Amino acid sequence: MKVVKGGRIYYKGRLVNAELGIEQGRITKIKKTGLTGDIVNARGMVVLPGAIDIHVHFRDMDLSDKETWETGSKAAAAGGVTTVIEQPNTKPPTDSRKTYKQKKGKAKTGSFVDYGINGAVAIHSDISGLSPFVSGFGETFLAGGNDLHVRYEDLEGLLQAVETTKKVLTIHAEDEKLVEKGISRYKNTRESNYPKARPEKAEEKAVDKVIDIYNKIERKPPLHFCHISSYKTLNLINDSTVEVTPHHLLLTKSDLKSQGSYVKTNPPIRGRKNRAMLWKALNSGEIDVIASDHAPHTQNEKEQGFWKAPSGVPGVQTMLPQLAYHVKKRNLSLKRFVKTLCENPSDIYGLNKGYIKKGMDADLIFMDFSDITRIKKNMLHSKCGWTPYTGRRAIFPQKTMLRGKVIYKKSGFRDKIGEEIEPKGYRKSRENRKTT
Ligand SMILES: NC(=O)N[C@@H](CC(=O)O)C(=O)O
Ligand SMILES: [Zn+2]
Ligand SMILES: [Zn+2]
Repeated sequence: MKVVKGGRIYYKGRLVNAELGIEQGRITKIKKTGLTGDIVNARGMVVLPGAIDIHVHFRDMDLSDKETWETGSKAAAAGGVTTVIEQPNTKPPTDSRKTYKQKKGKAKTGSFVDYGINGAVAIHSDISGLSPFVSGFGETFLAGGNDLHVRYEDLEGLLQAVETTKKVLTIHAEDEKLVEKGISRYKNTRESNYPKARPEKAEEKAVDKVIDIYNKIERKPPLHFCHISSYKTLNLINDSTVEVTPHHLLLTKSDLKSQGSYVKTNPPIRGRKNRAMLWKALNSGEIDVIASDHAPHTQNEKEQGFWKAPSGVPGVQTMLPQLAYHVKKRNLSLKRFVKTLCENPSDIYGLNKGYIKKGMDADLIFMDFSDITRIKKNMLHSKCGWTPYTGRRAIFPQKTMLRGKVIYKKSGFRDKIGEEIEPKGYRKSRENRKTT
């Protein structure tokens, strides 16, 4: 038995002095003291569940100049993320068994962390063929997405097809028509107009439409809204889960001025007041999940000029560490931190992870909250090689453990043991949302 000793463990919503016994990759004992076995030293450290980042784009295959499973999952492990859910807008897209298997081949040999692969929701997707393999369906691109673009007219049928699989369906909610209108109006004007080109209204309208369609159908799959950017949109969502990204919590429109295309992302980063309202919502429990939407693009692509450059920012390595700094600063409770990064993501995908509890996978991060560092480019493992957060304060894990094995220490990476998760079905119960 491995024994995690000397640390303060996050257990049932608070930190306690306790020891963890780990056998066959799972937590089998939790005791105040007295466990014996191979010691994993946690002296002076806070032990938390590893984060489950349910929204990453690890690219690879024909997009391996941007990211690969190896580089993306190293970034994850170094940032305290022990499980990722990878999105289907790759080349080729994950829309059939064949392309799923192709991606799985890359993940199987390349991943340092555990992973799920999501299937594409598009009119041509083989939803029933993908169903036995994928963790969930989406993100569903209501705006953009090229071949994976979905029109409202087709959404009802797709929702019903996904319902039969009993898996969650996730939505990228922006209204295509309003976005097209906005882009044609603002294209090639100054970069700070990007949020106007893809306005809050576009997000609100898409969410409204989706909820309308969803309410009309009888048998409904669990529904999850990706990367909601506007606090006004949050108030429209009651029966589905909501995700917000670190970039919408940490950046504002003024970063568009200073960093230009590097912080161009969809939906866009909004203003200061909106960001403050997102933090308020986070603290009051209206946001279920924080996920990175880790969307790496090369510097060359980002240097093409603002309106030509692709949208997306990397974030899988810097998400948890920056939020940990906000926990230290008391801007966020440890409870909300663990709920949104570990517990709720686990409940949405039905995983044996995200909690420090007997029987759960021993996916743990060891944190020293006094070790504050400033983010530098040379710390990053993503292949894209840049971050919008240079110079910002963060608390990185001292070590990261996956199913009882240390996969990352500050001195470097260990075993590459990432495996595909086996989702056991949605078990998220509705949290009370304010309806103001
Ligand atoms: N967020 C983005 O701006 N881009 C993402 C796709 C997406 O999540 O919409 C990407 O894959 O690059
Ligand atoms: Zn998206
Ligand atoms: Zn995405």
